[in-house]
Amino acid sequence: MNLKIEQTGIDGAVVVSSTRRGDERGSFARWFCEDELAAVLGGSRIVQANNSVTPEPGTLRGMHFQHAPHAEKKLIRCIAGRVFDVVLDLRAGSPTFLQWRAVELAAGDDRAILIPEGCAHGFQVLEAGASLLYLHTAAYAPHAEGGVRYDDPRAAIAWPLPPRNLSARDLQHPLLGADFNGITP
Ligand SMILES: Cc1cn([C@H]2C[C@H](O)[C@@H](COP(=O)(O)OP(=O)(O)O[C@H]3O[C@H](C)C(=O)[C@H](O)[C@H]3O)O2)c(=O)[nH]c1=O
Repeated sequence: MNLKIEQTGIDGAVVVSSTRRGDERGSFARWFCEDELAAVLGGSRIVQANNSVTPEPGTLRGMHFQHAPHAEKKLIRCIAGRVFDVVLDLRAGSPTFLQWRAVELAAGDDRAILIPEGCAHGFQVLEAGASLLYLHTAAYAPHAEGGVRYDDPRAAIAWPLPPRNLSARDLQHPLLGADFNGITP
């Protein structure tokens, strides 16, 4: 196996670590394998790949998700810089509903986080010049996009740096009402 899967404590959210093999020319690592990840992909297939570049430390993107029937898994990897990457469980009835987990992803660490459907994703830049590679199992559907505000008290995400440079859209996500009991992906 080239890919190792570690649980995060949120069902379906896992860290995928690659084995990097070196030789006199340099090194090689596998970053994705449909067969090796079949247990966590559950038949979902990658249909889009995206990249975001975020130069300044403290900058925060998120928390984003897509509503059904456009719910998606995302496999996210940091290919430059270092980020604090967060998965937030929004699934109705989930034992970890409204819980979040964070992993640090950095260029060269050969790790990625898999965000399952029904969970929101966001990150904060820890080192200048962050670049992320996203593999998506559903096409971009702007009309189906949902968001949770980075400072929503019901999520209470502990961002390591003072958040800055948020997009107008990310600043305007509605707070989760007391009656919010989750989404069905
Ligand atoms: C996702 C997407 C976006 N766009 C356009 C829409 C905006 O004009 C611009 C940036 O989009 P947005 O502000 O939604 O992107 P981010 O806030 O960086 O969101 C990204 O980072 C957060 C943390 C995520 O989890 C999202 O999946 C990921 O897309 O690209 C497209 O044209 N195609 C696309 O597939």
